[in-house]
Formats: sequence, C-alpha cells, structure tokens
Amino acid sequence: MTTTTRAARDDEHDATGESSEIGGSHDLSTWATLKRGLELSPELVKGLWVTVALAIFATLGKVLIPFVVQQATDHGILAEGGADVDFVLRAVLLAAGAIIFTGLAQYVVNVRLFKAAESGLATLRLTAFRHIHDLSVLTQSTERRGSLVARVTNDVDTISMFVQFGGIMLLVSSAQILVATILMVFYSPILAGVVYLCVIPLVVLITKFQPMLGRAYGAVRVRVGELLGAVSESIVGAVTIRAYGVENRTEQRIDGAIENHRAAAIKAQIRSVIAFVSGQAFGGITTAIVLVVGTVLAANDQMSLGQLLAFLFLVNLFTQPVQQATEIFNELQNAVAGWRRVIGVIDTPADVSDPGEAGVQLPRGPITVQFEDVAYSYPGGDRVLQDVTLTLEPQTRVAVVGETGSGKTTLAKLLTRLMDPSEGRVLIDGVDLREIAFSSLRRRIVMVPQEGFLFDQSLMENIRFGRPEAENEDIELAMTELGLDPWLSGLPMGLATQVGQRGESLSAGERQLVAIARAYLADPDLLVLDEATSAVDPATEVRIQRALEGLTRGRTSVAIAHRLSTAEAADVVVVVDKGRIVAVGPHHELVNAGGVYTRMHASWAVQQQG
Ligand SMILES: Nc1ncnc2c1ncn2[C@@H]1O[C@H](COP(=O)(O)OP(=O)(O)OP(=O)(O)O)[C@@H](O)[C@H]1O
Repeated sequence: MTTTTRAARDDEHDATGESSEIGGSHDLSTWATLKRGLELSPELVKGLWVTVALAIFATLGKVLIPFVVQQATDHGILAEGGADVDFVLRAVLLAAGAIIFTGLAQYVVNVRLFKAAESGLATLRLTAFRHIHDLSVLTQSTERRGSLVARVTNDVDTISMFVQFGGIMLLVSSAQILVATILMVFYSPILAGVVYLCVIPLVVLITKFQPMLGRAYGAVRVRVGELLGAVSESIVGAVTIRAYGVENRTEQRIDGAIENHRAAAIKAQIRSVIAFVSGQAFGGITTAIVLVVGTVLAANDQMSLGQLLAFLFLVNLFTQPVQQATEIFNELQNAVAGWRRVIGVIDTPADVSDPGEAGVQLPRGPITVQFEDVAYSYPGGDRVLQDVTLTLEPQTRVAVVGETGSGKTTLAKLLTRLMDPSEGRVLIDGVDLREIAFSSLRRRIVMVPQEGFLFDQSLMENIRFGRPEAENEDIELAMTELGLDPWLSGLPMGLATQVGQRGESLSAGERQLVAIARAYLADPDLLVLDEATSAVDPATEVRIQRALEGLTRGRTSVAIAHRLSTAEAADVVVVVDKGRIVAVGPHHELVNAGGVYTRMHASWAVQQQG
C-alpha cells in the first residue's frame, strides 16, 4: 500500500474529529490492547497456525526462483561439457509447477485472512454495538454519541485494514525473511552475515523515524478534525450564518482549516517519502556490498557464479519486507489505536444493567409508582434531585411542573430507568425498578419524548416500532381510536406516506402524533410524557390533545408539563423546585395555596392573555 492511500485512510479514519475517550482503556499498553482485542475477536486467531504454515509454503515459491537460477547456471549453462539445455528446461518446468502450487497457497492464505478478519471484526462490532445499547443515556449523552458511532465504524475499520493488509504483509514478510535467511546461510554464511550487518542501520533508522512519522500523521488527523468541525458547523449553522451576515468569518475559518490541513499533510507526506527512499537506498547499498564481497568470494572459489546470482535475488527478497516494516508498523499503530477506542467502549461498565432472566416479570394491570427518598446527581455534579418521596396512585393523570432546570426530566428518566437513582429507590407496584427484567419493564412503561425519533420509513412502519409484532389492522385501528383518521386522509398516501430522514417531511405537530400513536400501540400501563414545547397550529393542537386523551385513558400517566393547561386537566400536580418536591395535589387546591405553583400559574395566565 502506498503512503498516499495510507494518508487518505488516516484522514477518513478521523473524519469524526473525535478525541474524547470513554472508559479507561486508553491507558492500556500495546500488548495488553492486542491481547484484549484478540480475546474479543477469537476468530482472528482461530486456525492461524494453518494460515502461517501456508504462508511459509507460499513463500517457498518466491525463493524457488533464485534456487532455480543457481541450479540452471551452475549445472545447466556452466555444466561440464557444455550447456545442458534439457536440464535448464526441466528445472524451469519444475519451478513453474511449484510456483502454481505456491500461488494457490498464497490465494488460500489471503482468503483465510480476509475471512478471519471480517468474522472477527463483525463480532467486535456486534459486541461494541450491543454494549452501547446497555450504556445509559447518560454515558451516551450529547457530544459522545458521535464518537460512539465512530468507534463501531471507523475505528473497527482501521483494525480491519491492519488485519487484512498489514496482517498479510506481516505474515508474508516474516515468512519471506525467514526462508530467504535460511537459503542465504545455506549458500554463504559470510554473505548472509554481511546482509544482516547492513540491516542494522536501517532498523535504527526505522525505530527513530517511526515516532516522527506517527506524530506527523497524528497532526494531520487533528487538522482533519478541525476542518470537518468547521465545515459541519458552517453547514448546520447555515441559516444563522446567513441571518447574521457572518459568511466572511465562517469562510476565513474554513480557509484557515484547509490551509493548516494542507501544510500538515505535505509535512507528513515528505516524511513518508524520506522513509521510503531510505528503504530503497538501503536495498541498493546492500546489493552493491553483496556484489563486491560475493565477487571476492567467487574469485576465491568460495562461491559459484550461480550461487552469487541466486544470492542477489535473495537479497532483494530479504530487503523488500524490511523496507515495508515502516508501513506495517504504521498500520499496526493505527490498528492498536482503533482497538483501544473500541475496547474503551466495550469495557465501560453498563451503569444501568438488565437483571435479565433473574429479573422480576410484572403482571399487566394498573400501576402504582413510588419514589422513596430518591436523590440524584449527574457524575461529577451537584444534587439535582433530593428527598423525593412520592406515591402515584394507579390510573391517575399526573402533571409534573417546575421552572426550567428544576429536575423534571431527571425525574422522568429515573422513572423509566434510563438512569438509576444515586440514593433511594423507585418502585412500581412495590418492586424496585432495578429488579425488574428489561423485557417486562419496557412493556409496561413507555416514554413519549418531546421529539420522538422517526426512521426514514413509512408512517406505518414508524408506528409499528411501538409493537413490532402488530398487524397493519392493529395500527389502522389504533389510528381510528385516537381520532387520527381525518389527519391520515389528508396525507398523500395515508399510512404509507414516507416520513423522510428523521421525519423531516412531517411537521413538528405531526411528528408528535406519530409518537403518540406509537405509544398507544405499545399499550403500556404507565406512560411518561415529556410534553413538547414547540408551538403547533390550533387544528393540530386539538388533534394532539384528543389523541393524548385517548392515550392516557385508563393508564397511570406522568406528564412533564410545559403548558399549565396540562396541569389544570391533570388529577394530580407535582411541583418540583430546585430538585425538591414542594407541593402535590390537584390544580384547584394548589393554584390558590400561594406557593411556587400559584406564581407559575399566574405568570402563565398573563402570558396566555398576552
Ligand atoms: N446530562 C446531564 N449532565 C449534567 N447535568 C445535567 C444533565 N442533564 C441535566 N442536568 C442538570 O440537571 C438539572 C435538572 O435538569 P432537568 O433536565 O431535569 O430539568 P428540567 O426541569 O427538565 O428542565 P427543562 O424544563 O428546561 O427541561 C439542571 O440543572 C441541569 O443543568
């Protein structure tokens, strides 16, 4: 592989520009990383010895050429009593046959390595991907999500590159060096010694050069990250940039990033070329020295002409892989870095773990919710919830209200077990959430987020996410029960309408309707609703309210209410203030009690009038 392709791949690898690490695995040594990496992908080493044996056999084909040259020269061309053409022909035919066999072996080696690499890395991707789903939303939050995606894609790709190409080169090169050495020693131990003496300066050079090259490519990756950051920000923020007329500033930033990337890439390429040229020069110098020493040996009858010719071929076979060592080490370095990042994900303990088979399976039916002395603090942060003790009776409609940042969403995340409390317990029907099997928990509790995620499929398929085994008729019935038929008939293709990426071809209100329908189809016993804040047109608003009526009827529901009209309609209002529950009761009791709720409601009422 050329240095250019490697550089291009390096760029691609860091296309995410991510630098943060999850877990502590970035401290792992190279050996520990390789060991853990191979443990996680056992397919990589399964049957490796067969591949190694085949690689050695395949290399014999290459070594055969110098051997045949020597035999043909010494016993054919220079045969006593004149050139023996028959002998040369036989030797060549034999060699051709052997080369076909060894070529086949080479093919098998490549196929075996590709298969092992792909299976091993598929296992690694799966393990990492599954584990990401076990990590709580907290670990996956905000900027880390992008880097998590990179770890199951780009980082695994760097490993794949090494295992497939670097791995093959490493195997073939080692076998080539080994077999060439044996034959060189067989022909002339003195010349073999000369070749090994010549290797020493190159090895020293490679060891010195390698870290420099690594740093240079590292710098390119940083620049690529900056460049992508600048470009993506300018695209995502295009509207704001245009609105404030700051195109110039954005362009300057991108121009600067492109220039920095260009300079870093050229620097790295020049270092690569120096490494490559040094390797070539080493090959040439070694051949020259061998030629001089060999001629002296041949003149003293310590070597035949055929042996000297064969030796020159062998020197080439020997120096070629040594020259490639820099490249192989680069591949290895990249792969180890990739492995480290993937292992970082896999070895991050899941903070919300599924009790699995041993977990409690709760029977269906109305749900009672209890919070017992619950406190919560985000890692490294202060308490955002404390002393939360609360009982919610079955089939009540609860509205949680509070100022922004008071802890409402945190409360909802604890109730749906997206996170576990730092202190205290959350119970449903008297059972600690931590003891309930995920399968049972997810059937009984459903959260309707502010912006439910929509997949690039039809409306029907998006709603089916609520209950994957649901028939089309169930979905149609659900829509009718929620009063959504008039809306559907207004859409170009009804339930078959495609929603576009992330539901971009639907309005914000329509996306909420899909989220509601999805939850209705799931038919949970406890609903946790994060009320959307986005304003929608009055007709859609009425539709949403009606659908929500249908969704919450007969279930226990907890809504994080941003509109106090929701609180007015609820059976119970829970008022959260600075992480504590300060009032619980129906709207009519709280609204005149003179507390936080009274103030909130008064200012909301003024806003409504305005
Ligand atoms: N992932 C997080 N990491 C650290 N702190 C967080 C995180 N999420 C929320 N917080 C903090 O926890 C506190 C409570 O946040 P929460 O989102 O529960 O409030 P909220 O009442 O739902 O607010 P809003 O009405 O604005 O959605 C806030 O001070 C917030 O800054």
